[in-house]
Amino acid sequence: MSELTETLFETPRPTPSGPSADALLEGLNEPQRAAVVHAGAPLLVVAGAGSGKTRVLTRRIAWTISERKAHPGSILAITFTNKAAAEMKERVEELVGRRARIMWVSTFHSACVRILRKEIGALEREGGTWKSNFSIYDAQDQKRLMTLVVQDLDLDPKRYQPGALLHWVSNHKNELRDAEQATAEARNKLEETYAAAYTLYQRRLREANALDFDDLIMTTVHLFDAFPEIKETYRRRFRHVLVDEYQDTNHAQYALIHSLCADPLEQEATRPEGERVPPAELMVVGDADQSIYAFRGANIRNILDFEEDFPDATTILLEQNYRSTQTILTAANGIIGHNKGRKPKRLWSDAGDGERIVGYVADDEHDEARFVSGEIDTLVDGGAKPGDVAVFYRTNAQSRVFEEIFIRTGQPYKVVGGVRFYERREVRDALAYLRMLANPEDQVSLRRILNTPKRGIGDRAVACVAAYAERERISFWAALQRAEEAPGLATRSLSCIRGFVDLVQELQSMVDAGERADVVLETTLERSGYLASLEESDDPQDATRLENLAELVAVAREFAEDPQAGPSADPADVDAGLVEPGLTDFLERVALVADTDQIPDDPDGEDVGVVTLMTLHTAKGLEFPIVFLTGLEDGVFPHSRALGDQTELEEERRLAYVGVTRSRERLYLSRAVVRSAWGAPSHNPASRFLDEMPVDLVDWRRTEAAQTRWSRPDLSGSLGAPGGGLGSPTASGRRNFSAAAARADAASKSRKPARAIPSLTAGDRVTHDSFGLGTVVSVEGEADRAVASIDFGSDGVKRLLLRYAPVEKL
Ligand SMILES: Nc1ncnc2c1ncn2[C@@H]1O[C@H](COP(=O)(O)OP(=O)(O)OP(=O)(O)O)[C@@H](O)[C@H]1O
Ligand SMILES: [Mg+2]
Repeated sequence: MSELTETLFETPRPTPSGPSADALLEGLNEPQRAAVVHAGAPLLVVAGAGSGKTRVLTRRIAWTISERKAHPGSILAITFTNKAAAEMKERVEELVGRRARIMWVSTFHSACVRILRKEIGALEREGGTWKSNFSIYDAQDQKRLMTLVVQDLDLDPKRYQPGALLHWVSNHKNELRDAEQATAEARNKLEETYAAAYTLYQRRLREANALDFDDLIMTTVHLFDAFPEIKETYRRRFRHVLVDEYQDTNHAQYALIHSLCADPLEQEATRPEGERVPPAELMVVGDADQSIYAFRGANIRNILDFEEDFPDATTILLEQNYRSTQTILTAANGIIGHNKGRKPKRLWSDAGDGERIVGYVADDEHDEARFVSGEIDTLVDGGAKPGDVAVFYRTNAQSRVFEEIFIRTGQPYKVVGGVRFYERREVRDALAYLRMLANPEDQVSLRRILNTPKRGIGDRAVACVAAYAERERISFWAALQRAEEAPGLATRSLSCIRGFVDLVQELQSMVDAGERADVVLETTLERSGYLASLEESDDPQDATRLENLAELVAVAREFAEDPQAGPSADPADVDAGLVEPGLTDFLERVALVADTDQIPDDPDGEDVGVVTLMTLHTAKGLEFPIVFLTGLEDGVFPHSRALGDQTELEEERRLAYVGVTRSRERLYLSRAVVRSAWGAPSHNPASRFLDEMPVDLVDWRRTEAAQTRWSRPDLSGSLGAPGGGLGSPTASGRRNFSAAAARADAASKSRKPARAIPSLTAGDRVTHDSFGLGTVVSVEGEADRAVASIDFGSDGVKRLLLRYAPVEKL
């Protein structure tokens, strides 16, 4: 017997002391009970946040197993995250016992992987090449593959960016349109080219026996369509299908549910009556106001059209909210009420008004973090547990200031759904560049970035250089500089290595000149091509990476301007002049932060939990007694991208609704008057969402008028007169990190040449602070970008970026 039939026909072990029906319905209101016990027709539960949708779905599973005697193996429940799946499974097991373990509670992706591992062989027999041990390609793998496709098709990578192509392909897959269909539907040259890329990308995936994330769903749907007998197996198996967060399903996911649960006409026609399998019982729960994944193809219509898609559907509305105080609900309703074309809801709570919402206008992001941290201390002193508190922000990069203050104050915290700031790949890459510049013998850092971004120095070349270094007993860096002597190196690799060595020497000339850490960092990111590689990408993850790098530049800039600021400088050292804001000091500072970062979750073993930091997107479905919603500025939240776009603005508003409704008892709202990004402070107006809540709900601890607007004297110089550019498109546009203009703008403000750039031509005699006398061999580029090759005799020929090199013409 196969594993599948085994689980299907295994008799559930009797549970003598199963829960009573009363126990399963306990703590539910009337409509909630109705949803739990409903049998038969497809069921839609639509309701606002915190009305018990997830609780009802969980109880219904337990009820179905316990009271309706359904086999646990006949249950398929879909959640939005793996974490939510684990929690739901645990809860059902608590209610009905361990036999519940064999039910499928998972995300769409995990469920499809399970099905495909078992069934994809059918496609193989049909001439496809996927085997059941297929790999799953993540965003990075996809990017690499699409880059190769662009090369193979001889396309201009500037015009056909892999990220943009992948986005297009993903949209097609979410709509279940395969490459053939995309090709047939192409209406112009551009679309034909995109379709050709899709076709080749798909062929390469097959050759690699790999599927990307979107394929997992699309392939399962196609498999069910192509092999009715396979679909039949799963239709017979899954008698109860339940989907949480239905508002965020895309078309492919909808089709999958439909194919498992709709009444199939073909079956009616081809099978004798006795053999017909009645459709599975379907329950979906959701809230159109919480749809926040349109950028991943989520289609709000799935929930709005449910009654049309499943004609005999029953709909149950839940109106009582059990999570939040009335004050919090009124604020949430005030915000979401500004979205057009939604069905109004009457969400109410009998938890009473509770505490007023607390508002705080901070001078800058540090002041905001200090406020949050101070307030948490007060709350904990008053008896709250750190685990009761969550801090939300719009983008991952915003976590950094909170992390730093928590590290400094010793407040244990965890970042959910994201890596801690200093552990993020792009931040580590950037720091590896700096470490390598400060110390070229740092082989680990050097090798980390040697081919990052890709610059044609492959593993083979690295191995040759490493072997040569070993043989000659010289450092890896020294070996790189003498790469032409390394045996076995291909000419192409050699020239790539030469380019890299030139780059490093150029950048080192800045460090030698004592240039500020932020300037070194920004120049490095730019000249190494690291920024460009992220900017050219259309992968939303790379946009996040850019934001994180902007954040790192801001850290370095702050350090350069005020070494006392930040988490670990000892003011005594600074006063004694011991801390010089050079690159090495900056790296040391960062290393300390990253090290103390390793705070255990629960140091004392007491079950008080830790403060949770997360983005608003990750907060979906969760709840906390105390919530801090930070960065409420137009251009931050709502995100700058959404400011001119009604549809995107409405999605941001739904995100605000999600954020506010996570809170059970206390809600804090904060914004910063000035916020730094790419080292350039931007002044964003208050988030419009603040104005959308009734004013009397918020108790403003501090308002903008009550404070000095320009707390840092250096800011006025870079932003113009105080108040200049308030809320102007440029100010908020600075949040848009992908805009090269904004970066250049920021860069021009933070970088000042160390000295006047000497105007040199070949043959000029110069003197260099470290290398001494030299003769100019050649000069490339002009003005800021001028690079001179200078022969320093026994020190060899160096390529120097004249803007920073301590070189004087004789
Ligand atoms: N009838 C009830 N009596 C008491 N508490 C309830 C009841 N129904 C739900 N709750 C509680 O209310 C809170 C919100 O419930 P739940 O998370 O299921 O809501 P939801 O509708 O899924 O919210 P969201 O839209 O945010 O996903 C939970 O703490 C839950 O235990
Ligand atoms: Mg829920």
